[in-house]
Amino acid sequence: MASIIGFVSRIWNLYDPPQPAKKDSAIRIGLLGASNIAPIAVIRPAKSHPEVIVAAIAARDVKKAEAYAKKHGVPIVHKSYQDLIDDPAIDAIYIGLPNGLHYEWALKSLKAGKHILLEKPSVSNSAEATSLFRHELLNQPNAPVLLEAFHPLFHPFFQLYLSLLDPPNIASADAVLPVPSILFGYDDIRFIYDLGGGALMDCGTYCCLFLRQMFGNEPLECIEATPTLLPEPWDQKCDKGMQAKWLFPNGGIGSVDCTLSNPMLKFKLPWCQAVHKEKVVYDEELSEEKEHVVVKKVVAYMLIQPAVWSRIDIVEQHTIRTIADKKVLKSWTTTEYKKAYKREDFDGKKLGEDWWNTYRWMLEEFVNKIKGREGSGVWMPHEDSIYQLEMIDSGYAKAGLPIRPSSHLLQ
Ligand SMILES: NC(=O)C1=CN([C@@H]2O[C@H](COP(=O)(O)OP(=O)(O)OC[C@H]3O[C@@H](n4cnc5c(N)ncnc54)[C@H](OP(=O)(O)O)[C@@H]3O)[C@@H](O)[C@H]2O)C=CC1
Ligand SMILES: O=C1OC[C@@H](O)[C@H](O)[C@H]1O
Repeated sequence: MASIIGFVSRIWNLYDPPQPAKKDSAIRIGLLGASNIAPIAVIRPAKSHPEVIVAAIAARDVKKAEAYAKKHGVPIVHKSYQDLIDDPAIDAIYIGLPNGLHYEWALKSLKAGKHILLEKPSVSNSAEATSLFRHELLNQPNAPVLLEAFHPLFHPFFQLYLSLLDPPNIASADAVLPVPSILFGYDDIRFIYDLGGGALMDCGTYCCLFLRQMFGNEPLECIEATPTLLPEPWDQKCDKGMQAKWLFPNGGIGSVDCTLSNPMLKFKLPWCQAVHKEKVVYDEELSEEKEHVVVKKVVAYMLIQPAVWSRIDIVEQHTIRTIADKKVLKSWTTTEYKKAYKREDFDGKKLGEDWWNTYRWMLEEFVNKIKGREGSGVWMPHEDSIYQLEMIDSGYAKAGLPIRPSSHLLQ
């Protein structure tokens, strides 16, 4: 009963969040593009944050920007992206543009001294990522805050999941992200190569992040990559799905299975799992010629959007066997379930609310960083954003597809 009440109350608050008064010191965010994602990722989360005001928007078509501003209660409409960036009343820019435009507008925002919340994947390839995230302007005193918007990272569920893993002893890990085909037509930005499209770029980037975080390390190489392409005559450089494997330094294999075309009738939840290497455990009841071994598997359902419902299963496969010939004498499985909707469920810290979703947690930390506060300690460092694109580039190279093209500003 308590879990049903919690479920309903989380949904209720997510869609109609409490709206505290804004502080005078609130950060004023400007939106680049009248994007589909901004209402979910920024506009609604900002409502419950006393230190964030979504103050302005610019779209390529000013009429579209005006209609969007009216619908979402954004007070200022600028005539162009550059006008918004140049507005001295704006502190931070949210870049919810197609991936292929992220580098250009992040660079321009950085040069204008604005803080930046940059949608994932941060840019189109590792050359752009290196150029942006190691930019000299980021090393100045009081440099702007630049954050790749990897929202799942900031939710306590993700932190709990990581705390249950033993990274050096992971033998294999899987990250599976099936996006229903009904969401995006083949004319969507996600399928346009010149705009940094592709499944590995889009939903695959989360899978890469999950594997990197699970192993706590960078992959050595991509060892297999099989793309599923769009049907002809659509762009044959864009993957609508990708299955790929990477070798990690501990010898473990990380697998990605992502698609933007999951058939509606084959609905699947996003999930991740880490399977640990076999471990011999002390068992006082065993004679010298026998051993007790355990293989621990930790599965997370809904790592990407855990706020409404999510669950971690800790499955331990126990085996009693002979040491000499590994003959199995007895085996059994135990399963334990865990959840974390509040930070308190993870480490006892009284931070946030149980109905905060990943975007709200991320906004909290973005503001904390700008204000110079310690916050929860969760962050996406600049070097991580570079590693992300290196992993994605290696996947495309192995798949025999071209790396996504660089901005005209880098060529
Ligand atoms: N964090 C998350 O959960 C999610 C993140 N994303 C990321 O956010 C970004 C935007 O995604 P989404 O909101 O779905 O995208 P949209 O299709 O809504 O496009 C975003 C904006 O990009 C501009 N745009 C669209 N098409 C083109 C084009 N052909 N050429 C140039 N500009 C174009 C438009 O700006 P204008 O309004 O000025 O015309 C549009 O408003 C992507 O990087 C995506 O990966 C997306 C979904 C979820
Ligand atoms: O959260 C997401 O799920 C669907 C994707 O296509 C989208 O871009 C991504 O960010």
